[in-house]
Amino acid sequence: AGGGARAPAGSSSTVRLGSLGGKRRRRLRGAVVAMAAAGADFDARVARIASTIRVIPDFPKPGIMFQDITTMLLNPEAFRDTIDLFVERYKDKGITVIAGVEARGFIFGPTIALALNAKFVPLRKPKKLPGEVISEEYSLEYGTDKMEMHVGAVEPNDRAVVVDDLIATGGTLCAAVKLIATSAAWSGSSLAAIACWGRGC
Ligand SMILES: O=P(O)(O)OC[C@H]1O[C@H](OP(=O)(O)OP(=O)(O)O)[C@H](O)[C@@H]1O
Ligand SMILES: Nc1ncnc2[nH]cnc12
Repeated sequence: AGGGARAPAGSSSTVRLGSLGGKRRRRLRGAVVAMAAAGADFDARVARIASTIRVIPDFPKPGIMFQDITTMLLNPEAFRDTIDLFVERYKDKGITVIAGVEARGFIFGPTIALALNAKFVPLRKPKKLPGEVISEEYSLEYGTDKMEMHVGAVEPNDRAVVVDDLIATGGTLCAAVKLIATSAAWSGSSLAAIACWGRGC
C-alpha cells in the first residue's frame, strides 16, 4: 500500500504523495507521518500511524497545528509499528547510541535502543542532569530552549542516532546532532515520527 514511495533521510519534503488520492493525501500531509525522515518504506504501517495522530489547531498558540502523538500511544499496533520502522531502518548499521530528546524522544528512544542493543542517552532540558554536562542552545517554533548531555555518555568511537517525535523547524534536532557530534565518531542520522511541512505544520 502507499506505492512504496521512499523519502531520503532528513528530507521529508521529498516524500512522494502524488500517487495518493486527494483525501488520503490531505490527511497524510496534515499529520505527516512517520518515517518520512527515516527513509522507511511508505507502506501500510505509515498510513495506520498517520491515522492515529490527532491534530489540534491553535495549540499552544494561534497558528500552530499541534500534532498530538498521545492518541497514537493509545493504539498498541501503531505504537509498535512506529518503533519497528525505526528499528528496521537502523538494524545492522553498527549503531551504539540512541540519543533521545526530552521529553517526547524519551517515549520512543529507550525501546529502540534496547532493540538495537545500543546505549540510551537522554538529551535533557537545562539543570536536570546531575553530572558534568555540555549544552547547546536552540530556537523552537514557539520559543527558545537549551539541551544538555552528560559528558562521557557518548564516546569517540560511538555511532549515534538522535530520536524525537517530530521535526518542525528542525532546530531541536540540529542542536541534538551538534551535541552528539562533539563526542561521537559518527552521528549521521536523526529520526522523527512526524515531519511537519514548514512552520506550524
Ligand atoms: O523542530 P523544532 O521546531 O525544533 O520542534 C520540534 C520539537 O518540539 C517539540 O518539543 P518541545 O520543545 O515542545 O518539548 P516537549 O517534548 O517537552 O513538549 C517536539 O517534541 C520536538 O522536540
Ligand atoms: N506543531 C507541533 N506539534 C507538536 N509538537 C510540536 N513541537 C513543535 N511544533 C509542534
